[in-house]
Amino acid sequence: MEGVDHLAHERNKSEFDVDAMKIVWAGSPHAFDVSDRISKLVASDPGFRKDNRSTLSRKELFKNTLRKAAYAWKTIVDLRLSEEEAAKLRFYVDEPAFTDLHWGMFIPAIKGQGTEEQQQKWLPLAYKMQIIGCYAQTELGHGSNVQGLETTATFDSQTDEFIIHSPTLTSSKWWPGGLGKVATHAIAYARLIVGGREHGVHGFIVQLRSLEDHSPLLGITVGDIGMKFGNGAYNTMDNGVLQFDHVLDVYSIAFASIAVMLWVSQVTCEGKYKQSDVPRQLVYGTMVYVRQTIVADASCALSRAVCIATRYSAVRRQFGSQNGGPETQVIDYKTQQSRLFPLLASAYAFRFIGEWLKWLYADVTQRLQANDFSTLPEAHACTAGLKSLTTTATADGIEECRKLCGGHGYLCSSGLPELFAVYVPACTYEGDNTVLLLQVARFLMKTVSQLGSRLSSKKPVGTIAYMTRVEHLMQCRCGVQRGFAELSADLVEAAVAHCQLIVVSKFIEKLQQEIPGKGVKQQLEVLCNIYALFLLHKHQGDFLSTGCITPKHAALANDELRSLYSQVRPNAIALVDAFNYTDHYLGSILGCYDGNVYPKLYEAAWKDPLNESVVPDGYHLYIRPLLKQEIRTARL
Ligand SMILES: CC(C)(COP(=O)(O)OP(=O)(O)OC[C@H]1O[C@@H](n2cnc3c(N)ncnc32)[C@H](O)[C@@H]1OP(=O)(O)O)[C@@H](O)C(=O)NCCC(=O)NCCSC(=O)/C=C/CCCCCCCCCCCCC(=O)O
Ligand SMILES: Cc1cc2nc3c(=O)[nH]c(=O)nc-3n(C[C@H](O)[C@H](O)[C@H](O)COP(=O)(O)OP(=O)(O)OC[C@H]3O[C@@H](n4cnc5c(N)ncnc54)[C@H](O)[C@@H]3O)c2cc1C
Repeated sequence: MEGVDHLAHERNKSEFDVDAMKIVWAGSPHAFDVSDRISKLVASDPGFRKDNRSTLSRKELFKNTLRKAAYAWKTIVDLRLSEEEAAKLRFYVDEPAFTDLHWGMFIPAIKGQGTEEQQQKWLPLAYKMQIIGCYAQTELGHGSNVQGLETTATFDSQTDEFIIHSPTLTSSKWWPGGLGKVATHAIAYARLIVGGREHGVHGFIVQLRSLEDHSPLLGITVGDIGMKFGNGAYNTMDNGVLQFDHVLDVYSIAFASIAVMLWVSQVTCEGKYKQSDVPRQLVYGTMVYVRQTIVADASCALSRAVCIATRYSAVRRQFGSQNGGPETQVIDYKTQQSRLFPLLASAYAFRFIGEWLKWLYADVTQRLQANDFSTLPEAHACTAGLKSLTTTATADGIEECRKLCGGHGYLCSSGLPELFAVYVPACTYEGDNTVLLLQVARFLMKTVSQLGSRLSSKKPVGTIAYMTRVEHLMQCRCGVQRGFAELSADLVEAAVAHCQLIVVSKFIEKLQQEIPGKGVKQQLEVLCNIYALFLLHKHQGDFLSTGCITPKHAALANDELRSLYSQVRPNAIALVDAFNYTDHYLGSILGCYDGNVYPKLYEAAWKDPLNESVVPDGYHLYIRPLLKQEIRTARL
């Protein structure tokens, strides 16, 4: 029945202050206020409805996305929302769109790598959406290998201009989001050539389309690369293909013939290339920035899936009826708990590692401005490794949540298929996860000698076990006199172990902070222990081989896990309520707040276009002749 909370009995079991946990999850009272207010604003506005997406064609879907993006912008302007509120609004609209790349990459790239002069020229236009940008780095032939990009940018000292060109088919830009049909400008990455000499890959701001009639400019061939995984999902995004035919460009992002660059290079009016004494990898700065945002995004995506699966696991009953009594809630089965609760713990773990990574990125950015590059290697390794670890775990976790919901998890109305289809490219974009782990492995090879010293420092026992595991995995590999390439598969395992160590240790550090609210810290301690012991159980071979734990320890850890699952059980619904997601944002009948699942599933089925007629299109043409066929078959 509408209005009845079918999960009230579950919510009454909670042993902690849910409102206080909502603040912890949001990050601060202010952050909670903004999220709560904006998510409800979006949920209450029919202009942002999304329950019809699975019934639209690609063109209808895309046009609807443009409508929503324009409507969101009008809402932002009319309500005079702040930058923070505007970002939250676009987040809760929950639709991959060109705005992700405009706000998530194009603007950060100009802020992070542009000169003062370039920022003054481009940022006001971008902030007012008087230009729409994308990040055009990947090409048909190269994505992971940035130094293999083929697009060229040749400096013409006669005209003080750069000529951008796609010399081969494989140099066509391919994948950039927003490029296919919307972006008016791109930050295009190309090999700089000055005076016949090549100076590696740099970024250039290039106008693609007319601001008058949106037609591609002279020398620009641009379009969409076609349908992607899933039906709705990422097909709301126009990932594009772009070819340059000797395009004149006067706005290099890394170069300005007059402005003195803070830390990148410049080309003087006389056509001289001046390389500053900064790491060339600063040109990758935008990728590092986005990777750290992707870690926070992982906690959002995983928490959505876990919220759906947890609420439905409490609603769903199957088997176990005693004397005609109610069947057992599937959330009470130990197998369901052993699959679901580590994902719940991971969602919280990724939330806190995302907070720490945001601090690390801000710290390294501040240091860079003082020409202090000392923490750049660690920042690169952490953002690359944690992006890889959290996106892999989240993609796998969303799929596990679909399976935890049985058959109904496969319905679009569960919200899980769409969430999975939208999320999984995160394992590839912003750096293929294996390629990024190889970067971490390379970092570990260089610093493995320091791991030992870090072992001796005063660390909680759990962290010591994880540190010993990484050191052991590295020494087993480094001790073998073979090349990096030969050992790369093993070294990637050590890289994963290193990233898991970081997540566990930062979760423990989070618990050392002041955390207000009755029972809140205790719940987080349970979740932290579940995360750490679940991984120890999953990788117990590694831990046993270090000698750091014995088989008896491993067995005790497993017993403790079961006990921890029992401690979480009465609080599970409250722990997912703490995410404070509206039913609109969850987009899931199985995960609806009131748990009134079956009537909503049944009602939703009849709304499918296929049920607009009792007799389906095609019956008279194909089925009736079949049923009425007069073919005499001896066998029948
Ligand atoms: C790193 C590579 C793999 C290799 O680079 P290479 O140049 O060859 O270097 P190496 O030889 O390997 O190493 C040399 C040394 O350099 C060091 N190094 C390497 N990289 C870095 C770095 N980044 N920083 C610092 N140091 C670095 C390395 O350690 C070596 O050091 P040493 O010599 O050992 O000491 C490189 O090729 C690479 O990075 N490849 C991956 C390519 C990639 O990631 N491409 C991504 C393209 S963009 C993309 O995919 C975009 C996707 C968009 C999807 C949507 C994302 C969401 C957007 C945000 C969400 C919405 C926000 C909306 C907000 C709002 O609405 O308001
Ligand atoms: C949805 C989506 C959105 C995107 N948006 C953008 C965007 O806005 N802008 C942009 O510029 N790009 C974008 N991209 C492109 C994305 O950044 C690249 O696809 C990504 O970096 C992976 O590169 P690749 O495709 O070349 O993969 P490849 O490197 O070709 O990977 C193929 C396989 O080779 C393996 N491999 C590659 N190199 C090595 C190695 N050295 N050692 C071991 N294994 C290796 C990989 O692990 C993988 O298994 C997007 C991609 C997707 C899917």
